[in-house]
Amino acid sequence: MVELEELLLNVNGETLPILNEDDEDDFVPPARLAFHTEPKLCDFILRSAIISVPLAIRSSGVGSGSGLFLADDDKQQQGQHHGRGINRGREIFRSTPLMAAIDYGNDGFCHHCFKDAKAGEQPLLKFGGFGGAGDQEKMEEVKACTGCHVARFCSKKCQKAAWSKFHKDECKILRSVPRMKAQHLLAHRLVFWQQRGFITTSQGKAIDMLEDHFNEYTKDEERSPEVYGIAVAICKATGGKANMGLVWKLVPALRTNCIRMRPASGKEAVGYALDLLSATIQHSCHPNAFAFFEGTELRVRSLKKILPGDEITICYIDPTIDLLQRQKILLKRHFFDCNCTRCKNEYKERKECVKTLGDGKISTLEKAQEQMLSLINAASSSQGMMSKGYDDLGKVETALRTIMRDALPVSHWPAHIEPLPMVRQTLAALYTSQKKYADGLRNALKGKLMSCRRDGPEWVNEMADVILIILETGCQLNEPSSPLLEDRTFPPAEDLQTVTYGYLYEMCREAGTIFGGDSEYAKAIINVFTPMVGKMTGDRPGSKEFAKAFEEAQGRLLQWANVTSHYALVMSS
Ligand SMILES: C[S@@+](CC[C@H](N)C(=O)[O-])C[C@H]1O[C@@H](n2cnc3c(N)ncnc32)[C@H](O)[C@@H]1O
Repeated sequence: MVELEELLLNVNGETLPILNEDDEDDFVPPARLAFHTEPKLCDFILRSAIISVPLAIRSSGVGSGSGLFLADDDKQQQGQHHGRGINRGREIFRSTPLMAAIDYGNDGFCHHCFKDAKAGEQPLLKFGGFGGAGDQEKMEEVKACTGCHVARFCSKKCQKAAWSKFHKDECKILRSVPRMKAQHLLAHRLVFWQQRGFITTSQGKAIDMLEDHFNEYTKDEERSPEVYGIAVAICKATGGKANMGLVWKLVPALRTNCIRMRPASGKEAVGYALDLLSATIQHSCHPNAFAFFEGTELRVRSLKKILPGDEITICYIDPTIDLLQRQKILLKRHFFDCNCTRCKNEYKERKECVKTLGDGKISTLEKAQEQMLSLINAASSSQGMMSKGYDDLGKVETALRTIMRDALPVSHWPAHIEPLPMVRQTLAALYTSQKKYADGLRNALKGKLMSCRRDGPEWVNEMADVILIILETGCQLNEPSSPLLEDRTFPPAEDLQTVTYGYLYEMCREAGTIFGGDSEYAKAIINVFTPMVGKMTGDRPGSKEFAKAFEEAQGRLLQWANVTSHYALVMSS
């Protein structure tokens, strides 16, 4: 057998196999049948998960192929509680995906149990220093495999289990291609599992029927060599035993169907998983469901009321990204123009915005958004700080204002249009890390409260960051030399404390609803909140008296931060 390393060449900084042009013309994939045309297979897929509500796989109403629906046609279900649909914050299903892999660079994660050794460094868990967080299970440091130096494990037990399940097949390819994308590694795993007989006939059939966008990928000049190269590398790794055509189709199929592994505590994906049931769910930018991972388990929960017969949708990408960037990403990764109500409404709003405030061109707005993103990326990177002097955050804010004014000269950039809220939240973290607490807090409040989000998983994550900044700033008021004490307009420590309790209370409620009271994340937040409230002497959150005190304290804080009361958080009754 020719050694894999001998066949590798460098493409775009990644080591990839040499492309053999003859092979390219040979393979024509068979026409694809949609899942919903195969009722037995749909039953099998539905049984692969622990389903909490009746579901059905049918012809999708939002895009091509199949989609997942809340069932409405089963007589046995009539009269049961789901007969009238399901409310917001309800579990739809949970499952252990067929396979999952962590992406390169997420060094804290164990590649077997997916626990995050760096979780203790996350802002939320730092709350312990202020109020007594719950007991977070201490994890050993994750250690890299001495063979590939890529896969990491939290214990010998995890390393052994991973070795026998998948890593003995993957160690070698990871040595050659250490930054191999998680979806590509999963394609490699699947081929080896198929050869070892680990994949059942029904699983194999479902995988064969996945949407793969094979034709779109092979026509794409940029991605076609990458996809083909990965397929060649996988075939070579099997010693030529795998069928090249099937592997070639599998690579884009996994890119299309693997779900982002998003832990409850963050919006960034740490890896990808192949889960047969979630692979039937269609995308919407204003979805009625969302997915997150708790260890190795995938959980899908409702974000709004879903009626019997409604199609279930999730957002395939980070939903906080603005319209124009979202559309670009979806077209590139999934080959469709999103036509959801959010996209339609936002398009109208952006059009109106450039017409009344700018030169009428959407492309001007898009260019400014790209410039703002590069600016904040540069400000967050040590390279940008060194070469552009962006450690002076005042310089970054001036550059930001110039970009916004050039794009929309007639008036201010609307505060809710991304990436401005995200940029402000990032500036808040950067200012706070430089101990410029007042600038940090102002940006945190503006970025958080002036964004469009009023609830949901991202709202909870962002609220955790804001509370942390308020707490850090509040601590400074105990320092006699703090410049905050010289600012006569700065609200008193009691106001900061009241606002913190109010925000924490709302975050607890939303985290419990959205992630579920049994999720580790919601439990961690509640474990922070409970002892803090236990120490309170005055009115407690949840009472009318507290709500009034909160409204007044938040009012003073927002006035100081120059945020109009329209954006204030209203406590739920
Ligand atoms: C994970 S699959 C979803 C299930 C797929 N429809 C099927 O029949 O197997 C993802 C693919 O579904 C299609 N899709 C998902 N959401 C869509 C939408 N909102 N509009 C158009 N096509 C969509 C795209 O082809 C996308 O790449």
